[in-house]
Parts: sequence; structure tokens; C-alpha cells
Amino acid sequence: MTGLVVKGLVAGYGTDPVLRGLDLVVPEGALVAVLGPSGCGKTTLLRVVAGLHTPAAGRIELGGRDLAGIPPERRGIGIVPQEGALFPHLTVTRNVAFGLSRDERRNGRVGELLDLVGLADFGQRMPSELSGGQQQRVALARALAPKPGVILMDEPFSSLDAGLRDELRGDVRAALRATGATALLVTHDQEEALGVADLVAVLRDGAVAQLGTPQEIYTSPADLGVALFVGEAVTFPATATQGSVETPLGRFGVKGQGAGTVLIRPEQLRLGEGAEAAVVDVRFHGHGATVLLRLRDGTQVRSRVLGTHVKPGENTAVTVRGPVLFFPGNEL
Ligand SMILES: Nc1ncnc2c1ncn2[C@@H]1O[C@H](COP(=O)(O)OP(=O)(O)OP(=O)(O)O)[C@@H](O)[C@H]1O
Repeated sequence: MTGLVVKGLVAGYGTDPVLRGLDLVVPEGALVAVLGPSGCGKTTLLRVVAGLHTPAAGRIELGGRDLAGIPPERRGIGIVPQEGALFPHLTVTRNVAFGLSRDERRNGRVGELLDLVGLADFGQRMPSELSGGQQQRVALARALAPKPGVILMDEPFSSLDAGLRDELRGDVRAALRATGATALLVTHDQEEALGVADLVAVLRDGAVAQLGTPQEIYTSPADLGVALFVGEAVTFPATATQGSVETPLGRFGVKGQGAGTVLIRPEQLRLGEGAEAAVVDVRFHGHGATVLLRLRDGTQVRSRVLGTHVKPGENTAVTVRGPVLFFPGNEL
């Protein structure tokens, strides 16, 4: 059965719409990340789905039910906002129990959910006695408690520091899986979208530019815009003739003909053999390094490597591993 279906959605503020005929399907039980730059309309999409903003056109269905005219509280939607927004005067238990009937409160659902989000012993605490990450866990438990048709999450990790964010992402994903919940997560963070979601919808110009698995979005982007948005890239203008292109890194087989752009991911550039290159700069990341290289023709490219075995000023060589992408017509 289909979870959430959005068809031809047009919505905005005033005359110029932010969403311009947006189509999106969130399959039941899936976590779909909506990824797009700041201001592209991600929050607007969530607000329309939640019933907090009226669209100019389009249709939204949840579990096959048309949501038009249904008020927010009767849509069967759970919301996890950017910063928990817990009721400050209620304990953790009472926050989670808030949307439940008396029977549901008695049948242990609250304890089950607190357990699921790793806060089994925190029921009697007040929100002010919790860390930011713990507050987000309570917000998720509260949203999941009434078994909504879909959970909407608006940048739920953005207020947390990097390490905590990573841990919470994994736990949120596990909690959603365990409950079989359908969820839509809004983020402008590429790593987050690719790392946590079953499917990623890249939003651009008020519509979905591509919907696919994280692997599809990263390795087979629909166009140059999506490719550049979802990760770092080394690009060259090039012309494809008879199925190949010539670049400062060598000749590669590609699909397509004519002038366009070649795109290679920095982790595809391996050091040690291949085209001559001088090491210009090395940026250490802990788990690896980004190495800025100057090729013989003066072009500079970035390589991402494991470990740091080269130093600025040294000479090395660089070769490309794996398929090279080519976008005909997309000249930079
Ligand atoms: N209440 C409002 N009145 C007028 N314009 C608005 C209002 N809310 C948002 N906008 C505008 O609509 C556009 C989309 O906003 P929205 O908040 O949906 O973007 P977003 O993708 O969620 O951005 P961010 O990642 O920064 O949260 C922006 O240009 C914003 O300035």
C-alpha cells in the first residue's frame, strides 16, 4: 500500500509559488529525505502536508485518503520539529502520552516508545533536565506514539553537534524501522540525506529534480545540477566523440555526444600512478585527507584519500577509478 502521495502541489506566499507542481511518493514504511538548498521550499512542503498551509493546487493522499479539507489534528500525521518543542511543564512520560487516549496510556505504549528511543529511565524528568539530543528523542517518541500515517521531521538534528547528530540519526532510523513508520525528513545536509534515508528527493525550482536511493542519487544523478548538489566533484568541460572524452586526467569512455561536462568524485582519484601531478595542499580530516593537486596543464583537482602519505610540494601521479559521468549540453 502507498504511504504518502503528493501530486501537482502548488503552494507559496503571495503570487510567486515556492512549490510549482511538486510530485512525490513516500512508500509505506520508507524514510524519504527531502534535500534542497535553504529557501527552496522544504518547510513549506511539510507545512502543506501537515495541513498548516493551504496549497493553491494539487492533491495529498495519506494511505489512500485525500487530505483536502481535513484539519491538521485529524490528518494522522506526527511532527518532529527542529528543536523538540516539548511541553516544558510536563514530564517526559506526559509529553509522550499527550496525544494518546486513556486506554492507550494504560497499555504501556509510552514505556515501549521511551525504551525504543533509549530513554526508558527518563520518564519522570522534565524537558529542562534533558540534553538537546534527548529532547529530540522524546519528540520522536511523542510523534510516533499515536501511530500516525506519516512522521514529518524538519531538520530534526540541526541544533545538535556533529557526533551527537550522527548517533541520533542512526537511532532515529532504527526507531522508525522498528515501528514500521513512514517518514519524511527535510534537510539541507547532503551527508545526512544520503546517510539516513531509504530514498532521497532532491528539490529544485519548486519540484523534485530526482527521487532515488542514496546510491542512485550519488552515482547516477539525473543532471549536472543534482550531481553538484549532492557531493563534491571534479569537473572538466569536454566534448564527447565516438563514446569518449579527453580530459587532463586522460581519456574516458562515456555515454552521450557533443559538448558537455565530465564529472568525477574526489574519492575516485587515486594517487601513486597515472597522470603526473604536484601536491599543492593537504587537508587532514582524521579519517583521511583532501589533497589538492596541480596537473601538468595547470588544472587543479581535489582528491580524497585515506591516510596522508603525501606532502605539499611533492610530486605524485593520479589515476581515476570507476565510471566517469558525462552531462552533454551541461557546459559549466
Ligand atoms: N510566511 C512566509 N511569508 C512569506 N514568504 C515565506 C514565508 N515562509 C517562507 N517564505 C519564503 O518561501 C521560500 C521557501 O521557504 P521554506 O521555509 O519552505 O524553505 P526551506 O527550504 O525550508 O528553507 P530552510 O532550509 O532555510 O529552512 C523562501 O524564499 C522563504 O523566504
